[in-house]
Amino acid sequence: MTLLEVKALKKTYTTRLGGHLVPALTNVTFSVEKGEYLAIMGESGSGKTTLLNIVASLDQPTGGQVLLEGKDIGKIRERDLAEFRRKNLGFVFQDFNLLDTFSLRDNIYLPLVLSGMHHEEMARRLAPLAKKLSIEDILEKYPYEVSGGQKQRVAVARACITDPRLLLADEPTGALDSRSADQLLDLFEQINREGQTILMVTHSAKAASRASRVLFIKDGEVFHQLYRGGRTNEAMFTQIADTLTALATGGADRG
Ligand SMILES: Nc1ncnc2c1ncn2[C@@H]1O[C@H](COP(=O)(O)OP(=O)(O)OP(=O)(O)O)[C@@H](O)[C@H]1O
Repeated sequence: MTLLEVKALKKTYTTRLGGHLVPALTNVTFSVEKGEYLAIMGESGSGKTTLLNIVASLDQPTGGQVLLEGKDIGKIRERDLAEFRRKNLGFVFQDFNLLDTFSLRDNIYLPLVLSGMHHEEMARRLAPLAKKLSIEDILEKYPYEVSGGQKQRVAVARACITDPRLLLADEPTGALDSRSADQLLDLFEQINREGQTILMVTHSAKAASRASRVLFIKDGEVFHQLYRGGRTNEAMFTQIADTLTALATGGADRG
């Protein structure tokens, strides 16, 4: 079943001074099946964050459509957008985006509090998640008291506790040391195996090599797609590295 459809997406920014036009996305089309783990790669400035922000309904495209389970998110009324995001999307960012004045437990509860959920139900949801993410013992701490890896696992808990249709991650391993990054990628793989659909933007070939498909963006368009098929992570890594080289040098077959 198709979960997400991105159709002929276009985004042109108008700079503040002088009305200069910056094309960020020219024509991006792809879809994501339910249960897929899709990584999006591309050089700096290729439009990855722009794409993620539009899929997240945080920004409006200049043209084209984004459909989640067939629903055009561009048609959602402004005042309903926050609730739409809370119900359907989970977010994991490079810099964690945790609130420093809240305990880790309260950070995780935040989207549920905003939905008006009872405390018992929140606790019922958190227990298995905290166990899986190995954060049971730190829930009373504050963000500044724990490591980057722990902060990111808390951010994953906050993203997953609402049981989102789609988990969106923007460079989730970007601020982590390699051991914490590996742990996070193991977790993403596990939650994907359990059925969570993931869309991850990353610069890291290692991170992308865990995905079931990698989409490469260049000049605001989909340049190439790589399907895992039966490949190991190592074989996938090599393919990704080769494609990135081709991207940078302008070679390789498109498709
Ligand atoms: N608010 C904005 N106003 C004007 N131009 C913008 C704005 N945001 C992004 N751009 C431009 O749009 C293009 C795509 O930017 P975007 O941040 O989506 O790329 P990216 O692939 O995520 O880059 P990176 O990997 O460096 O984060 C770039 O040329 C960027 O300078």
